[in-house]
Amino acid sequence: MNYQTLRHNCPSWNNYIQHEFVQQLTAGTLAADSFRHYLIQDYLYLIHYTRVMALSVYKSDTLAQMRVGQSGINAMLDLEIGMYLDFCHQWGIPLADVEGAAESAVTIAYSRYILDAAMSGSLAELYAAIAPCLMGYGEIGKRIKDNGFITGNPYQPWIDVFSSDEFQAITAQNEAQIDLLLADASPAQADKFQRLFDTAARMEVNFWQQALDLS
Ligand SMILES: Cc1ncc(CN)c(N)n1
Repeated sequence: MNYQTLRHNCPSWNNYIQHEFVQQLTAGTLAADSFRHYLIQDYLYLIHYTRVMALSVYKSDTLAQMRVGQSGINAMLDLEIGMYLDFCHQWGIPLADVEGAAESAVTIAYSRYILDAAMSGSLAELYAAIAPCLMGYGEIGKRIKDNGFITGNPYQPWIDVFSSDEFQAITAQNEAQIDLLLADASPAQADKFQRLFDTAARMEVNFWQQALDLS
């Protein structure tokens, strides 16, 4: 088993990657209220996601595995959360409002799901659960770049992060890590990996949708 098998067998993958939220963001037509809602919930989600990456370091056996987790942590804190801090500054959203915002039910469900997988499972299970998050956004960024950017998109900084060479290098590094960890999976383990991946992908769909619904 490998990452591409997980992706190929995931029933909600296209729904995730081509969600209406992504299409509107790509076209620059996404309502500001939806982006603000997403930004706040995603900031809260990323705090937990970074904890998961820290657990990946804890669960690593080798220096090479630890370094993948380390670059994931750096990507979250510097690239992704850094970009949100810039948006907060530009849009006049006080950081205290973001940090003090209530987590939505969707955010709680998704972030605690991956945290539970990370705490209770093996390193391979941890990566199966977080693969939709990192790999999916990398795929979205690459797809938008390949199709060509529109001019004057207010959400271009978001697109720039996920389409950047830096982020693409991290997704490539993670794909290699996942492939190594999943290579010798038994049928029972493969089922477990796929279930973790599919559930996380379903939650990604809900994450976009909550921003459109402002729920
Ligand atoms: C919900 C979600 N999923 C994935 C990513 C990309 N790390 C994100 N920022 N937010």
